[in-house]
Amino acid sequence: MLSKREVFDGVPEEYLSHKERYENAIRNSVVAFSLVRKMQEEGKTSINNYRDVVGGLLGSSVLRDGSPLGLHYIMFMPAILNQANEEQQEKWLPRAWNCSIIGSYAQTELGHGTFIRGLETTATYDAATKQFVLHSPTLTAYKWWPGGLGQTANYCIVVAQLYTKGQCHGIHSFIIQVRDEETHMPLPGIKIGEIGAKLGLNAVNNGFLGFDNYRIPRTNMLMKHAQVLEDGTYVKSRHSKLNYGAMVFVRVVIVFDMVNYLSKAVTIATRFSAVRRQCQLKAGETECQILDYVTQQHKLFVSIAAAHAFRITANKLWLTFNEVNEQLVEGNLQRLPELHALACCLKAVTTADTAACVERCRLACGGHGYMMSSSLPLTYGLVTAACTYEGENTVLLLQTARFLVKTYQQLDSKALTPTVAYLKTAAAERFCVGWSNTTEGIIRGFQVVAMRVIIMSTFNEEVQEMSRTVSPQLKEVLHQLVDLYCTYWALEKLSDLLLYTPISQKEVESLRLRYEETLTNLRPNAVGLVDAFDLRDEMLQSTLGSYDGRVYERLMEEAMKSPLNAEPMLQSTLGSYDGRVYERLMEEAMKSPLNAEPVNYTFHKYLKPFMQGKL
Ligand SMILES: CCCCCCCC/C=C\CCCCCCCCC/C=C/C(=O)SCCNC(=O)CCNC(=O)[C@H](O)C(C)(C)COP(=O)(O)OP(=O)(O)OC[C@H]1O[C@@H](n2cnc3c(N)ncnc32)[C@H](O)[C@@H]1OP(=O)(O)O
Ligand SMILES: Cc1cc2nc3c(=O)[nH]c(=O)nc-3n(C[C@H](O)[C@H](O)[C@H](O)COP(=O)(O)OP(=O)(O)OC[C@H]3O[C@@H](n4cnc5c(N)ncnc54)[C@H](O)[C@@H]3O)c2cc1C
Repeated sequence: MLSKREVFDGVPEEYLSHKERYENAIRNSVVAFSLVRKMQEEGKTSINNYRDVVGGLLGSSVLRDGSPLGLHYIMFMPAILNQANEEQQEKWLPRAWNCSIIGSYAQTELGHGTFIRGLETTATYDAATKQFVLHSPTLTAYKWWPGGLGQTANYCIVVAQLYTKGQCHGIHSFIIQVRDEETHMPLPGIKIGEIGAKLGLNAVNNGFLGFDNYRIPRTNMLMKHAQVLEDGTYVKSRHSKLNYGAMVFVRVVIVFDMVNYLSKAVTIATRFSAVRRQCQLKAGETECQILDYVTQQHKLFVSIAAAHAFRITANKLWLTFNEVNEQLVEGNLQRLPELHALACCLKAVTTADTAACVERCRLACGGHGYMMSSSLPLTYGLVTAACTYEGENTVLLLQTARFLVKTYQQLDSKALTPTVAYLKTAAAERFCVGWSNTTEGIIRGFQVVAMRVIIMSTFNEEVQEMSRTVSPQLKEVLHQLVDLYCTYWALEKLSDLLLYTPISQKEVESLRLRYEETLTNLRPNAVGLVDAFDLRDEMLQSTLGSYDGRVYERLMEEAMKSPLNAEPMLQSTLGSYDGRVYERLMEEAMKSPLNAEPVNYTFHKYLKPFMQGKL
């Protein structure tokens, strides 16, 4: 078993080279995911605990900037479960579960990410040899972004345009071996490497992949929904979008991921705000905790409420996802459009709000929030990526809008599915005759707004659920969070409420007062509320947010770890004596050190022993 920190002991990740970061990521990942494999071997597996374990690992201090093995669990295996037939699952799943093969998911190309019907990679069926020929006709057809593909994965789910008997049948998924299982060398006809440094997630080893008339067996097309028979006959799927299932699954789990990151960031910022004293409320007094400023409460408390709202919403979405998938298995596709719209909406809303809230948490911590050692910049880099991957947010919200407009158009002719049933009630003119500054009144106002501008609101079910299951004391605090969240967004979206509801100026003024009262009411419980997230210091990895409050000592301890403080002079590529800065940057960009050799040495040192079950 590898020791906890065998490599680069004591040197924080920020000071490692690109290549050292990769080695660190592989070493930590094989140690961490050996745990996941052990759960599988001991039969302690279910999709739920895998979701929590893998999600917890990916957001933990061990894999703090992602993992080259993340896509194996998050998309490669779910794609096999969702799109492979039974025979294919029997062949591939056992090897994927015990990690004797490591997979990725390659859909996006250099030229296309959103418009997946425009993907250029082709898979052309050759009936004479019963094979598909994979080809990248242009540079823009190269797969670009798949996590782990740079130097780590040896298999991959590839999404390509399927051609048989001269006809194109649109995009389908294929399982493809890209590297030799013994030597890890790229197979003939495969061009593969990593795409280089990014804003964040620099441990994920995102790669590129090009095919040069690369042949695979017919049975490597994932055939749960559509098939190609040996003679090349195409058998189409019951529903053209069943092939999109892997994306729906990931959008659902991303909502859980946002809960983890938002809870972390607001814990760090709130605890720091209780420690940090700055300025006096009255001359001569001792400096006050910055948490006592209403402006600081305005910045932070809505994030505490949002973390709870997103957690409840994520659990509700997960239940819906499982309900709909059980119906799909029975051939009932009725709620598939609703699930797709819901997953699109909640992935977009929770990622956008979390990115905004994490940045606000950083800004609320002054200069110390800008330190990498605070963990806030790293967290921002992780969550802002989620606004783009798994469907760019704008595009996903447009999908939701499309579903809601269609629902509205069929309001009187079609039974409404659960998450949009409120539209029927909100449609009745009498629905919002008055305005009340209560939680229910605000939600009703948003439902009317949603009705009028067809925007979904999803909060009311969780409030009822909550009042059945908590103690009176906790219920009071949670209701304060609900009140805060509602009054915050009512004030943020005041223009809509003024346009579409009869709210009066007087009621707006009392709403503002109610908001500030709620901030004051929550202040005594603010630190307790973030402590309740129960995030250990090892998870937070933050000089600002540690439980013991020793902020300044930790900041200094971390600063002294910088190699710059270890020696008086430092050679830097940017400050090289010859001044060839731009030429050097271009040379580096064109040949990332990880691409310098076909097989990175970490394969033989860590990955191969892990995949052979020897770790
Ligand atoms: C087994 C082990 C389990 C382990 C579990 C581990 C869990 C870990 C837990 C937590 C950790 C979480 C960590 C998260 C990290 C995630 C990392 C992800 C890395 C990133 C990967 C990627 O980015 S993969 C690539 C993603 N790409 C996209 O999302 C592309 C976006 N574009 C699209 O989806 C489509 O182009 C679009 C929907 C925009 C349009 O499609 P199109 O075919 O053009 O359709 P259109 O003509 O617009 O018609 C729309 C029509 O189709 C219906 N529809 C569309 N999509 C779907 C769908 N997905 N499902 C169902 N239906 C769909 C839509 O409703 C319309 O229907 P009608 O209106 O015509 O009825
Ligand atoms: C960190 C990270 C990891 C990733 N991992 C993977 C992976 O493992 N596998 C994989 O296959 N992909 C992966 N991706 C790729 C990701 O799925 C795409 O980046 C995403 O789908 C967006 O596509 P694009 O980048 O081509 O942007 P485009 O689709 O070109 O969109 C660019 C911009 O154009 C606008 N736009 C585009 N279409 C529309 C429209 N219809 N209406 C309005 N505006 C529009 C939007 O503003 C959008 O931001 C990853 C991306 C990131 C950032």
